[in-house]
Amino acid sequence: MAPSVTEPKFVHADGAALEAISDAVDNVNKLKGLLAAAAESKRKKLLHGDEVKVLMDDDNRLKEEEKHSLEVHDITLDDNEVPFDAESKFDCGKDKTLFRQYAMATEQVKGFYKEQHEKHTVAYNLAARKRFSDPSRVRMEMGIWEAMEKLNTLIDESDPDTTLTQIQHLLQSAEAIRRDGKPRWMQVTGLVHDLGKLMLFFEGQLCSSQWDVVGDTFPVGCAWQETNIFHEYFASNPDTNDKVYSTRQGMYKPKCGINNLMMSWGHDEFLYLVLKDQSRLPKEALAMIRFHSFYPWHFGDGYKELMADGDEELLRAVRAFNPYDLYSKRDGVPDVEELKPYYMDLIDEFFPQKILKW
Ligand SMILES: O[C@H]1[C@H](O)[C@@H](O)[C@H](O)[C@@H](O)[C@H]1O
Ligand SMILES: [Fe+2]
Repeated sequence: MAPSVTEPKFVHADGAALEAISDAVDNVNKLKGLLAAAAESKRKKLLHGDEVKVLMDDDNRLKEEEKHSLEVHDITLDDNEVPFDAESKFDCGKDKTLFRQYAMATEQVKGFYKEQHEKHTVAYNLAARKRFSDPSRVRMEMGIWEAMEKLNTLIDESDPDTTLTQIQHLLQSAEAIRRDGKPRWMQVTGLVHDLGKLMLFFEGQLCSSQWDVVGDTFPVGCAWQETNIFHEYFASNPDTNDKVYSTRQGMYKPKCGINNLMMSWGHDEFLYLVLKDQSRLPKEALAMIRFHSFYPWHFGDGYKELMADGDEELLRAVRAFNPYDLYSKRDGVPDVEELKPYYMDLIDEFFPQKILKW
């Protein structure tokens, strides 16, 4: 299969930086399981010491992924279950125009997006991924409920629709999915989908601050499409003047596939990487987690030309999840202790190893 991220044509970086970035691009592609024969043989010629070790670790990870895919739940329907992609009902009386009103957003929300859009470059993204997959990184070990409890003080600075803490938002989403009779795997997806915000507790190690953890996501390495909110703030991003990254197609091949985009580093991507081989969630759930903040795609209809044949299925899953994430934000405040026993059962079912490496 061809690699999704083509070797970027760096025209203005110095030699050492070029080499470092190019190695990191290779690793990202490798992590995604996309091996191009040409890139592969070139890489083999270049490998020495540590680099070999990194690649071997990646190979082991890929083997783990294959093993995991056999264990993952396939989607089957229980008797009284509603299909995961049936239209949402819990939100039918709600005025949807009250949500995502960025024109009326606070200075905090605007300031957040200004910082995020100015700072998020390809080089930054690669460095963040490298830090995440560094084999010497000491990974925190924690169960799902404990992780949720850690978020009981976290308020998302990018979100114009809620001032509740993140544990409350997670329970609101899960409860809305449960109320609509959707499958248990989708309920647990609602419960965990924002746990990637835990990255904020590794500030300096995995992220800088809220700007590279929360907020809507977008692919880097290609033109910023207009379906991004506060699109104008990208004007001061250094990649806006890059010869390759500023083009519509950017560093990607036509129809390269949504799974093969280098998405902005944030809570979606982090949680996806953590859960993909540490859960029994079906692939639809992993898609919901990985792309739920990619509003310029699933909500704004942008980036269509980068979709591969078959990506409609991915979009359907992400769109099926979206109302439960967005329109549950004005529901009542959930009683955490009362709901805990129900959700602990779900957690045990989908995270049988109990303790996860973050
Ligand atoms: O998925 C959501 C969404 O993208 C919101 O717009 C953003 O403010 C939140 O941080 C994120 O969790
Ligand atoms: Fe989110």
